[in-house]
Amino acid sequence: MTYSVAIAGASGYAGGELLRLLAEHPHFDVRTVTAHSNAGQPLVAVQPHLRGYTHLTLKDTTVDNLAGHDVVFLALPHGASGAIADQLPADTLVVDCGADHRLESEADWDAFYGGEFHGAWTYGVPELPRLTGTQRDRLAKTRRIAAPGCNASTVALSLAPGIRAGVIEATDLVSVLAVGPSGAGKAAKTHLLASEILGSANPYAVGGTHRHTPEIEQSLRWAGGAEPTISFTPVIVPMSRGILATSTARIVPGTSAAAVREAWEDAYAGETFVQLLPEGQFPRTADVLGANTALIGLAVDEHAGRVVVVAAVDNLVKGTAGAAIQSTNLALGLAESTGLPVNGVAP
Ligand SMILES: NC(=O)C1=CN([C@@H]2O[C@H](COP(=O)(O)OP(=O)(O)OC[C@H]3O[C@@H](n4cnc5c(N)ncnc54)[C@H](OP(=O)(O)O)[C@@H]3O)[C@@H](O)[C@H]2O)C=CC1
Ligand SMILES: CC(=O)N[C@@H](CCC(=O)OP(=O)(O)O)C(=O)O
Repeated sequence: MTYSVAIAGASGYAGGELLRLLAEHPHFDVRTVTAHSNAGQPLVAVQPHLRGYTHLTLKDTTVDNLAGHDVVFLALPHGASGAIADQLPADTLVVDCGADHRLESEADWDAFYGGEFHGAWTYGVPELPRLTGTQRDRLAKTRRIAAPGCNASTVALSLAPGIRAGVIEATDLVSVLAVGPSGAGKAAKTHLLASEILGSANPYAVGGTHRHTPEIEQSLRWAGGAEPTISFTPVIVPMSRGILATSTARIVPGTSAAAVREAWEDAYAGETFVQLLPEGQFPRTADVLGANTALIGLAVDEHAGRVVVVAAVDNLVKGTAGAAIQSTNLALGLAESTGLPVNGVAP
């Protein structure tokens, strides 16, 4: 079976990564690619690394151009996909890589994004531990998928197992991330000029203002945290891709170190794309570049009474395009790992 695919925002980083991964997928045929300022250009003029797509030209991002495909991926700036998605047929599988359909709470949307609220779709992180049912089962029944924010899914995967198992306190969570600038997209931003970020580590959205805060807390509520509260600080570092998230949480008093580790082991046993490393080992971003893999290392800091979880993810693969395709596979009843790389690119 071959599914026809349209990608909106194909000239951007997320759209480009969708195209790179879909080229290796046996069941998808990318027929339409759209853009905004680059509409009218040959795709390879804008994405010169994607030589397999010399036959495609970027069209305008309109409902007419996107309708008529089995699957539509929207890789557009926040606020641009909601209105388009509203007009696509109900039986089309639509996957939004932006934030427009991630949050269940309109108050959170208003506080962190603003503009029209379009309501939440099924969140595209299959491995996310939930108190009731599984995220995987929810994805298998949907025609509307909200791919995650890359920082948000990395942190949620880091902490949800401990909350699900009741071994950490959900009200005292801290996460600091080293992130690559490709997370911010291709559009020029002065604070992301090479002259600003090369040779420097730059914190941003400090003090609870980052828009992924409610997205993380939403995922942790699904895992059973009654009032999850996270202090979350990203730091841009000079690597084009990658996220290294260090998250810590207070261990519920009386819980053994073995029971803490067991929570993560149980959550991710048998998972292909989320792997807990053996005790004493911690991931590097270099280990997951190009892979749809989240690697997690865990230590119990007995002195501080906290668990320390270190997670590495490629923001454009497991953080966006890979998660989107993995979720799409589930929604179409395909094997979940079809077309997705578990191995990274090194050095
Ligand atoms: N980069 C990442 O690591 C991640 C990105 N995402 C999300 O994916 C989405 C795309 O991000 P990313 O690829 O990084 O961004 P880019 O800036 O790299 O790409 C944006 C794309 O949207 C198009 N576009 C810009 N403005 C408009 C508009 N007004 N209407 C329609 N299309 C428009 C651009 O077209 P043109 O080039 O022709 O102007 C381009 O194709 C965002 O919502 C982002 O938050 C999610 C997780 C991680
Ligand atoms: C470096 C940088 O700016 N990174 C982005 C991550 C983008 C992402 O994960 O996703 P969404 O924009 O789709 O939410 C940020 O922190 O906002």
